[in-house]
Amino acid sequence: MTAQVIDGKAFAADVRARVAAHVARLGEEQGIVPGLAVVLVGEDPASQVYVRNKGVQTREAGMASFEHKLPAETAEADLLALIAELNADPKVHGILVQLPLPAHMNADLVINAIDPAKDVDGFHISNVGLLGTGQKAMVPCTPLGCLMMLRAHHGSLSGLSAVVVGRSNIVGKPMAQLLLGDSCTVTIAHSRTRDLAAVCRGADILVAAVGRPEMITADMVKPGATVIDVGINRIERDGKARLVGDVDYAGVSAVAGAITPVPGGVGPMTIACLLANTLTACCRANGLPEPEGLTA
Ligand SMILES: Nc1nc2c(c(=O)[nH]1)N[C@@H](CN(C=O)c1ccc(C(=O)N[C@@H](CCC(=O)O)C(=O)O)cc1)CN2
Repeated sequence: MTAQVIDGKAFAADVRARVAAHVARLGEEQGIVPGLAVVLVGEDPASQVYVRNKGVQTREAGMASFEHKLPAETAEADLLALIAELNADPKVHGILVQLPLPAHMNADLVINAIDPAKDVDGFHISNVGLLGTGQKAMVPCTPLGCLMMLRAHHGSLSGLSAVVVGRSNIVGKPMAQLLLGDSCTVTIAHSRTRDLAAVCRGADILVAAVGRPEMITADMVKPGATVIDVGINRIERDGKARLVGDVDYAGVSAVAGAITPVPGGVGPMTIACLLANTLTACCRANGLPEPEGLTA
């Protein structure tokens, strides 16, 4: 068997086009322009690229982009003051603080200073609680992107067995909540899970979000399963820099029914879903119907 490739790049382009169409209608019919503020602290090279792409894609979707770049040595109090300003700014419907933050900052404190209604990352403790209790929340972008691709591939996820490998607050835990919300039978596995291979082999849907290059191998995958690779690992192979996921793509493709590649799978969906979340936050703030098919 050769797995069907789930093309995240194409999927993300479709999400962005749907967001842009809705944004255009909002402007014409209501005179409203959704606005996204992105805050970058420091000069982490990968973060700089992600933030630049967020700005470009926000503008391409017809939304207003507000970029705030602060030096690495910024005091936490100054970052909190900026967040308070953005919370109070009616032109800003979404706020995102790019992670990771410099080591002297308390990321939980910073994230929880964002108005939960503008928390387009879905990391604020209120949104975590709302998602965990099945209420209307802002949903973290990467898991939302995975869910959209899974729904498109399977139709209904109800009754399927899902294993999420990784227990991070940003991906693993919200991914599990979303799959549970779609009536999957969900297991969260991690580095201490006993006989991880056997646990993974029980999965109709296997989501790898561990941050270990090519850790999920063919022997860990049920024939025909759908494999979603969230990993983005920069490695060196044969003297060349390469980007690989948490899944051994070549080996697993021979066993799985469908698989997301790295690059070009989950990654592009992260920014597409950020745009979708900004639109959703804007609609909610203005008491307007939410965009269909762009939320959990
Ligand atoms: N506040 C946040 N910080 C971070 C998040 C997040 O969702 N919110 N996620 C990641 C970084 N990230 C967005 O911020 C992100 C990561 C990867 C991609 C992407 O498109 N990846 C490409 C490969 C790009 C490359 O060559 O590096 C792919 O997989 O095809 C987009 C966004 C951490 N921080």
